[in-house]
Amino acid sequence: MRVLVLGGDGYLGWPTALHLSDRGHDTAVLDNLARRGYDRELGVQSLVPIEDLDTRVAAWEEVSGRTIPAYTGDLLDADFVYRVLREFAPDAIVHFAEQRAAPYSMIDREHAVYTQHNNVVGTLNLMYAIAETNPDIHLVKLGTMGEYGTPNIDIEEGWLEVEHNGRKDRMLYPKKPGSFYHLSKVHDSHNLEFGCRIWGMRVTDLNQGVVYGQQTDQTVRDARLATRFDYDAVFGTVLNRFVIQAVLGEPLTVYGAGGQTRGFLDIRDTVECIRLAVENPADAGEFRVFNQMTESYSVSQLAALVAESFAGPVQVEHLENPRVEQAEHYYNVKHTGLVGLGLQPHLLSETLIESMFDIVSANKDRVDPAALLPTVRWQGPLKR
Ligand SMILES: O=c1ccn([C@@H]2O[C@H](COP(=O)(O)OP(=O)(O)O[C@H]3O[C@H](CS(=O)(=O)O)[C@@H](O)[C@H](O)[C@H]3O)[C@@H](O)[C@H]2O)c(=O)[nH]1
Repeated sequence: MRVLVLGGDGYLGWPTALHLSDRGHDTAVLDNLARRGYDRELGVQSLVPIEDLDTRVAAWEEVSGRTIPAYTGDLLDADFVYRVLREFAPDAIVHFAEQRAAPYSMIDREHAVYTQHNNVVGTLNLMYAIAETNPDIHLVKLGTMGEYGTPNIDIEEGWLEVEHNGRKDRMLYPKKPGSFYHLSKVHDSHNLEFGCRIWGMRVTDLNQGVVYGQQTDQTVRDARLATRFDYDAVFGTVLNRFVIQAVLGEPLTVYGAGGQTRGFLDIRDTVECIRLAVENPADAGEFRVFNQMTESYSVSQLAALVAESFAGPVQVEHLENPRVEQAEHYYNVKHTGLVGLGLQPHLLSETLIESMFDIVSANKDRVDPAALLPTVRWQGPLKR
């Protein structure tokens, strides 16, 4: 298949492009390089050095003999999006090209507006470009488990059978997201479901949990193929941060009592889930939703797991939670769709955590310890 990966220079977009290319798909990437710009804005850098996109693509060609054309541009530039779709003529589009950090979206008004404008309008331009160039293109869109929040009922895969006053309907599962970023994905889901229902688009919305890990079967083939590994309190995700804190001898920063529970998955499962979704397209008119996670853990359980796996002493510190989220809650998620397509999850084992310790040790001099502490507060702008 011909697959275009939007956001193909990012933490997950780049390894996904490599995985698809390695599996024989004609893969191209499109990226506006915004993720590298956030590093400059925040004064931080990936723990593992990463090459620029041209070098990455050239390295992959050297290692695999396969080419990955790269388009540099922005989904907010509709003409550019139409042009790339006409030129590359994809069968499927994988869409990672959004601002993906909850804390970044909560810095202030400007960052909240940027996040929602960038994500929602970019996706809307893409929907029109697909509808007007080739409505048969299957869009595989990265959503988030955070769209659901933490409701006190079981979380289904996107849809809920509702019975109300004696009548029944199948409705989009109700959403209770926890940041302006997560809200942007909710808005996208609504726009995309509309596109399926009204225009007959074919869409898979992947509600992904928190990803951990940094290496895939393809990225390890050459140092120039490495993907980024974020440790800072804005873009770093919780398990990656805990591993890095353990190696540095810094306390693990559990926010609040640590009872908040999330769905998690290994980066190797991310790339495989995308492949499975691409190779098994949604039907025309179908808004198909998969919950892309393999296990649930509370933040305290994760901290304990990292402390157990690390050879040296590990201190766990409970910081006042900078976010507004439920400290204790019910969490029971259905996630059978991708397993039904053949996913064989890599569950969180000590082996993987140990390999992450080695990656961190090799690069620990690149860490700015000040960037480990959270500075963005959810209640920041409220007058009290
Ligand atoms: O040092 C830390 C960092 C985080 N947390 C806690 O860990 C949980 C997860 O935080 P996170 O920063 O790892 O993940 P999150 O902000 O939810 O966002 C990440 O995970 C989302 C999936 S989910 O969490 O919404 O399912 C994706 O959509 C986002 O793109 C990705 O950045 C939160 O309850 C947070 O309070 C800590 O206790 N200590």
